[in-house]
Amino acid sequence: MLTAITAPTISRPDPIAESTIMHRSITTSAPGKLILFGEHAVVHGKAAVAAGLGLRTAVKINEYNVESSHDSLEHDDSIGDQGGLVQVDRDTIRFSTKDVQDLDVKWSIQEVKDLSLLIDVRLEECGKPLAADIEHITQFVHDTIGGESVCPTALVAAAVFLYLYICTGSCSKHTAAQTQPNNNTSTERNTDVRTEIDTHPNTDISANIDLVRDNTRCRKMRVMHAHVKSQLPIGAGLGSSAAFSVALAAAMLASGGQIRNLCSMDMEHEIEDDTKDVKIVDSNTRNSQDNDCGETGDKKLANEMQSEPAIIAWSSEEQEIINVWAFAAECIIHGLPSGIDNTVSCYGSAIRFQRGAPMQNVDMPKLKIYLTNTMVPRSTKLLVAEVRRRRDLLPSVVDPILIAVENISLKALDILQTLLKVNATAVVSQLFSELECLVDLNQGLLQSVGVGHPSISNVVEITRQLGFHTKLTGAGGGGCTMTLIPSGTDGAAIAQMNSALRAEGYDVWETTVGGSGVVQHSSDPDWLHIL
Ligand SMILES: Nc1ncnc2c1ncn2[C@@H]1O[C@H](COP(=O)(O)OP(=O)(O)O)[C@@H](O)[C@H]1O
Ligand SMILES: C[C@@](O)(CCOP(=O)(O)O)CC(=O)O
Repeated sequence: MLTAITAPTISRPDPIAESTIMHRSITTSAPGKLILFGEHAVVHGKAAVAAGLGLRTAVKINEYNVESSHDSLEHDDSIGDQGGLVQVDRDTIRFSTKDVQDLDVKWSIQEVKDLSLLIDVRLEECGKPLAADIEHITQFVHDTIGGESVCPTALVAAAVFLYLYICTGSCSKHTAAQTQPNNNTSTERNTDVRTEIDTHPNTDISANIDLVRDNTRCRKMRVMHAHVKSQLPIGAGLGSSAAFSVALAAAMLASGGQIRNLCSMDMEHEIEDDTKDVKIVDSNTRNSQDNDCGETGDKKLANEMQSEPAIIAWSSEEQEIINVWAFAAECIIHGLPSGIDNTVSCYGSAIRFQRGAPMQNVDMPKLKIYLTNTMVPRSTKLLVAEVRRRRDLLPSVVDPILIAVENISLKALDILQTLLKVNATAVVSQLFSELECLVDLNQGLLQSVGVGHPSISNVVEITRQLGFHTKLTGAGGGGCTMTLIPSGTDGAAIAQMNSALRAEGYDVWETTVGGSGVVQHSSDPDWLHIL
């Protein structure tokens, strides 16, 4: 039964008596993304360019060892280096997110176990969860925490949490693993996972699938409390859903054992000796790549994050597994997205992404971008549907537009590569002029397929009058825009633009792109203590 509370702290079922038991923590984070060129066209199989942002979403799972608590309340080393004694509701799975209605919801282990029996835990060929699985989860979420005071955003977030919890932990003969990093194929297994995997022709892929296979044998319910906290605006086109999906998938997979918990006691030796498998991301290196959060946004959080200790990245095989499940989560949120958001959030840096082709990392100059949040909410799902509607209606007109958008992305990639190699001011300036022209063209084409908005046009016009070039980024229909700042731009001009946009009530901040992908935090940085 739902206890509806104004800011929905949802307590159901009634808390089971608190007990002191051991726990371990797994903390992950993943970045938002900026689509530089090619949004929407990418949904229709065209190439696009995107990069990771410095703003991130963090997930912290506290997992409780109820069994060992029955025998002893002393510290159990096997539980990990962040183990300890805590007060916790026994037999409860809890999910809290500060960002969506301050949601705090609990289910009993038994009811989630019952739900898990209905879930097939397989993915369709395209990487999407089975429709029946989504239906069961959605129905369960509505029945258990649905109510007028709970917004759809919160319900979807809870559904994603439960889906990933079940897929990474429940007992099932079935499992799923996609064999391409771009989410285009999946390997469906009904009964004998091993036979199918062992005959797979691609050895790299079978290494990946081994990780999944190992853990199909030991799925179990876990008493846990997962917390989510994001630095990203939600629903503004900066990939908050992908950062949420990637960080949550990574934490759940590490908790379920499908990928390594990089911070457990027995990993310490490996971290020292095997740096090719476990990448320590030096915080100084990361700081030089990640964006400074600028004058607005959650500046305090971003500053605290930049002074954090080392963070650790998974191997590429493990990243691939994270990406598969993150894409599945994205499908619950968006229907059938292109996969660009979760891929860039997972791998970080900058990528050229095209459905059906291997993802390509791109070396990118340190581009300075101004982000403006129009504060107009919109639905990615509906905007993607609108482009599809126009394409279905007038394919001979819309298809060439999508091709033109792809050509913009490809030309931009070309220019960005060239910018890395040249120094001469005149050449750099010419290349930026070309990039600015591409920004204008891309914006015009996006407008023509129905994803513009008066607020976006307003930002485009204000910045144009001050000599800057702006396009929407992400789904459009409101959300965020990106304004290119060519190298050597006068600070006074930027300040003028900043004031003009703020005067309209928009949130504005400067960023650079290309930060780290998904990582595990070896110890909680200050900015996570709020979790
Ligand atoms: N920090 C978060 N906690 C819980 N859910 C989140 C969080 N961030 C994003 N989401 C989920 O992602 C959805 C937002 O996706 P979308 O509208 O595409 O926005 P964006 O452009 O920011 O990705 C939300 O409805 C919510 O379900
Ligand atoms: C419009 C699209 O290209 C990007 C959507 O980005 P966002 O949900 O606005 O962050 C959709 C997609 O790639 O699936």
